[in-house]
Amino acid sequence: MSTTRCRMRLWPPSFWPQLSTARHQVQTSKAFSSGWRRCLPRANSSLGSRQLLFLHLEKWTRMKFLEPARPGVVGDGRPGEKRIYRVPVFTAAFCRALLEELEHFEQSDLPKGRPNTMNNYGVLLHELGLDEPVVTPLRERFLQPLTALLYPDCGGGWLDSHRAFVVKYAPGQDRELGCHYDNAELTLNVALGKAFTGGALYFGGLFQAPTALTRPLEVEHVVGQGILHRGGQLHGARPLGTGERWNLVVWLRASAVRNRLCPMCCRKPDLVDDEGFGDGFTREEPTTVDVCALT
Ligand SMILES: O=C(O)CCC(=O)C(=O)O
Ligand SMILES: [Fe+2]
Repeated sequence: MSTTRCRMRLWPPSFWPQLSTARHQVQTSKAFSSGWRRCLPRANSSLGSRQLLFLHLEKWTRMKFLEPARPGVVGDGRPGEKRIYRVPVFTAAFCRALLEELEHFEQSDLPKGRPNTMNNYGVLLHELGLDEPVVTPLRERFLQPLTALLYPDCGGGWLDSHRAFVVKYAPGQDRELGCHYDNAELTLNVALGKAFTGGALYFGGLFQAPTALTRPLEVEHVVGQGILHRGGQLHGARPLGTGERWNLVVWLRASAVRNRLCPMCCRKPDLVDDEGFGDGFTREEPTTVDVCALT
């Protein structure tokens, strides 16, 4: 069986959730796919340090629960209630090197897509050529063993694609992010730097729950550390105070889950074939048998 990657034909307008990121994908998912193919060879040739960066990925196994008693984390006495976890992902050296690459890319005249409807600044990792050498191994070797244990009910054991991007907040650019949920089964959000104040993430419950935003949990950024959460969990970012904030966001997708029910419009998805990972949906193609070869 071969797998065809798919995107939604159209996100049905009447089912665009007001807070969701689906609207952007109607206009751009195709453009993004073709755009990055054009720029990839050039991006690749200018990034010789990529192999080196990957060597800096830290030990894969350490993980820490967000503890309600921990200073800076607002809990309500029920550990694990929101199922948000903090996990060390990158060394400080890796974060610095990645930021340097991102700034080079930002200053270049290479064609650039934007991460999603809500972020006007930032970089798509596939446009930088870092999807395959960094994000795919991160998902397969580091995240999947954790998410299989932490989120077995959300496809955590069946992740098979992602959409990875870096969001940037700075004075005169984006400063905050409104409350939304992600087009993802699970999300990893890693703080890369630089020096900044404000910009904390806040989390409510799942978007389907009527009381989803009561008593939000505030989570501060720690450079190199990631926050794991369910994609359907309402969240946003408080306004930046000073400085610049860059975070790597990986929307993790499990086709086994989303093929059945689109996580954005909560309907059976209507699909068309796409390039790259598409929107994370798949269509299983029966293996064709060459009858001539059988004789
Ligand atoms: O500002 C952030 O770090 C959060 C980004 C985010 O939630 C998203 O892009 O989906
Ligand atoms: Fe998000």
